[in-house]
Order: sequence, then C-alpha cells, then structure tokens
Amino acid sequence: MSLSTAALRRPDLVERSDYFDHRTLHQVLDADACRQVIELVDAGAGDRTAYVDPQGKVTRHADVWWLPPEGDARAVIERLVALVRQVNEDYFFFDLDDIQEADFQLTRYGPGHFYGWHTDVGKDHLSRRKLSVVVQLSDPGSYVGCNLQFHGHEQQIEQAARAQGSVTIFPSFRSHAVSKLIWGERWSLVGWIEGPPFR
Ligand SMILES: O=C(O)CCC(=O)C(=O)O
Ligand SMILES: [Fe+2]
Repeated sequence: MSLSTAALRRPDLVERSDYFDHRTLHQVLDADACRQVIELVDAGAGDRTAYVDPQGKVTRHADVWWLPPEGDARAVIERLVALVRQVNEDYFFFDLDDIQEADFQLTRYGPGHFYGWHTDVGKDHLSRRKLSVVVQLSDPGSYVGCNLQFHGHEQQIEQAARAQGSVTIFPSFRSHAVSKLIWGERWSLVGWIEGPPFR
C-alpha cells in the first residue's frame, strides 16, 4: 500500500486552510488621500534602487522613499497598522509586536521598472517581518503593467487588485513580484508589521 498524504494526516495537529492567501480591503484611501501620501515625500529625492543579484542580473528597479515616522505620515501609518492588526485577528492569527507603528516605504515605478520574485523575509532584522501590506496609490488607468502578483502554493500566479486605495495584506514569507511597468507611473505604499520570528 502506498503512503498517501491522507494516511500521514494526524488528527491531533491543528491545520489551517485560510492563512496563506492574500486579503484585500477596498477603498481604504480615497484618491485625495492617495495623492496626499505621495506628496509626503519630495518626489525629487528618492533613492534610485537597482538590486543586482550575484550573477549580475537586475532583480528590482524602482525609486523608493522611507516614510518619515512623524508628522502627517504618522496618522496614515497608524491607520494602516491598526487595519493589519484587525485583519490579523480575523484571519492570519500571527504573533505580532504590540506596537502602533511600522516601517513604510513609498515606491514609484516608471517605464521598465519592476520587482522580481522575492519574499519580504530574510535573515537578521528581516526575520521579524510577519505581514506585508501594499496600498495601491495610483489610478489603475494611469499605467499599464506593474501588477502585484503572488505565487500560489502550486506555482499558479494570482494577481492582486489594482484599484486605487485598495490595501492588500499577505504573509511576508509569500513569494511575490511586481511585473514590468510598460507605460505611465505607479506608486505603492508598502509596510511590514513585525513580530517574533516564526518557530
Ligand atoms: O510595489 C509593490 O506593490 C510591492 C513592492 C514589494 O514587494 C516590496 O517592496 O517588498
Ligand atoms: Fe515585497
């Protein structure tokens, strides 16, 4: 008799069917609020990032700005962290730090910009990232391409909502990418809610 996965199941262990998928909330920010977030940073002074892997291949190309943790940005950050916490309580049930703030990064994609397949977790301080949150700040009609995508657990590709002001939350260990921007400009606001590393 061959060993099937079912035969290996142990009824005494807790299994979850619902924590892997991304969750999207629509109309969290209106168009004015999205514009105000973009105006929080001086559009002239971004860090131009081109990540290159050890083989010399470019893996990310975009302009990024860390959101200042004080001033007008603070209210947006606190609102988004509260939202992630709520979704976590209803859905992911991860252990998160009990704080109201987190690091948030504004990203601007122009023609040819993209972010290759990656996870948001890594070693050292990146080991504490538990949930990632992406806010779509641009009108989806103002750019072509630049889709936020996820690998499903069988490698199928799932696409996140593009609607302006929508918020997509996902486990930071999930593989995701942003496809190449073909035309226009896309802005996103990305944050990481931390907690004790998985064990
Ligand atoms: O811009 C996005 O939609 C996602 C960016 C991203 O994956 C990241 O900054 O880690
Ligand atoms: Fe990411």
